[in-house]
Amino acid sequence: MMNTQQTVVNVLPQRITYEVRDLLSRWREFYAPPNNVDVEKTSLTTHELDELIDKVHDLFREVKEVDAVDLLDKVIKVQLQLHSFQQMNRNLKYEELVSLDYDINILTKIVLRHDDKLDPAQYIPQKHPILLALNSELAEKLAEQLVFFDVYSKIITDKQDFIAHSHQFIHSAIIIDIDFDGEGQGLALMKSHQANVPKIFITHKESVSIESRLSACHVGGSGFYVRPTVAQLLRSVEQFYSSPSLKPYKVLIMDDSHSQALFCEHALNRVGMVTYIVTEPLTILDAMELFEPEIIIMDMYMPGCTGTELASVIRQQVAYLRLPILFLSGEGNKDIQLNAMKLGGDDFLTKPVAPKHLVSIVQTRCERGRVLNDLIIRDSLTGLFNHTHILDKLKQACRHAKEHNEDLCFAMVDIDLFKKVNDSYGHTVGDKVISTLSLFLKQRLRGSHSIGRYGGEEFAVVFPNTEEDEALFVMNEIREAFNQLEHSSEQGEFKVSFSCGICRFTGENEEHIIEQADEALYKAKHRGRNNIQCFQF
Ligand SMILES: Nc1nc2c(ncn2[C@@H]2O[C@H](COP(=O)(O)OP(=O)(O)OP(=O)(O)O)[C@@H](O)[C@H]2O)c(=O)[nH]1
Repeated sequence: MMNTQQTVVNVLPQRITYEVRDLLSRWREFYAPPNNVDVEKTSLTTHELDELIDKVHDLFREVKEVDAVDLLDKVIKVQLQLHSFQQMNRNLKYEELVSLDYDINILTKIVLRHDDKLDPAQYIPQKHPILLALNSELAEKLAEQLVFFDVYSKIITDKQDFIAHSHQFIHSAIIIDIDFDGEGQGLALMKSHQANVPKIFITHKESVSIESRLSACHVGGSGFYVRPTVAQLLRSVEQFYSSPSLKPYKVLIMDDSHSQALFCEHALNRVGMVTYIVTEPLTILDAMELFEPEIIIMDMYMPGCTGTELASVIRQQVAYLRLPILFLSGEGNKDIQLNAMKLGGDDFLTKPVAPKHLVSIVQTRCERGRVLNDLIIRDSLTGLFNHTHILDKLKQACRHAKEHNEDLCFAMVDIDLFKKVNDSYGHTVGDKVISTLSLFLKQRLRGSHSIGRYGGEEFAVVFPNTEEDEALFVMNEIREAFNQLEHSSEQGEFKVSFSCGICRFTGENEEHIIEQADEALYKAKHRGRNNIQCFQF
């Protein structure tokens, strides 16, 4: 729980960095991440588990005191995992340890952004490999291209190799030929495969029977490709990494009664939701801006104003028109309840409410909210933010950078000679190049960066809290790797490059930074394309 009256802390206090550093170093003593998939299973002793729980609990207490919602989400996630391990009262499985390792690394990464004394390289979370049970030529080609997306894969040579790997080591997905290692053997192997991971089937034959397709569905196949190209399989991989985010729902609780607010908070925290309590109605707009809730639970009667009045004020802001507001009150009068709904509420729950009921309504509302929100803010071809939303993100980032005196960079990316791609290989292939670049950007940029499709073959990236050198370095790495990627078409394979213009924020409004990034992009095109220019002030 955080309170709006608390000071906003941009830079995490040093003690949090120490706590995280300490947690990480203890964790590393208990568990070393594998450099490759061929490692032995391991476990944690009860004593080690208890120690980690204590450390994370201390960290939780510290983080709760400051405005670091992002970090708090991650701490809670680690805490929930550790508690569930404790309750299991058995040796942990390898994949459980890897999963905990992943969450601890994510948590650490957030802190590292604020602390340049640690070397992030050694803590980059490992992605689990994709098992490739395909004929060797396709597997090698795919594995080679996956590297450019930062995705690790393991080529499986035969049935025994598959059994050994799939049983022993955690993997994020499987791409398998239905006839891998013998007619129908790929399908048969999947029948006995227990892990609940996405499975993509392919066949190298000209056509496939409906029976095979049905069998693939039966064993949990999430895709079926007939003689796929490498590019098609690359795109199928996207879904493994861009599955609906597991980010916890963010619930703002507006209640002048602290004990009532705590009751809600407890119920919601237990199922992994992140909460933010506001007890002073007049501070709610500040709290909303800071916390960016996905739903508000609102009391009806508070000192100074009623819940319905507050809901009306919230609804006056266009940005909050879609935000669900759930009234929770002892008010039993149906007319008053209906009036509250008319004035901006989405649901009305009467106290006392069962925690299960509250959780279920909040979950449903948030779930639907995310689906609707995605439709509104995302581009349908690429899944990136659309033009309007990336501009909103830039605007927000400029405001934030100004208020907190932080660095900010903005990059405009434009595919080179794209007209030629369309003219030579067709519009559909052109569209595929656009989606491949968007996947590339998503895979290689950090969660804190906002990526949007700015126009047809133009993209924009907002780099909060990033210096120009770093933005340039990251974009250059992406540019070089993207230029090595092979795209396929009926006429054969081809490569594409992009140019990019970067501008750092100097305190002016977002229109300036866009203009200047665009100018830098223009310069990059003039310097022969396939290069990046920073705006020279
Ligand atoms: N396939 C496809 N093409 C698009 C899309 N949006 C824009 N385009 C095409 O992208 C091409 C952009 O061409 P230009 O702006 O002339 O630039 P260019 O050929 O990329 O050359 P430079 O930018 O100078 O390197 C046009 O032919 C547009 O029709 C899209 O969504 N899909």
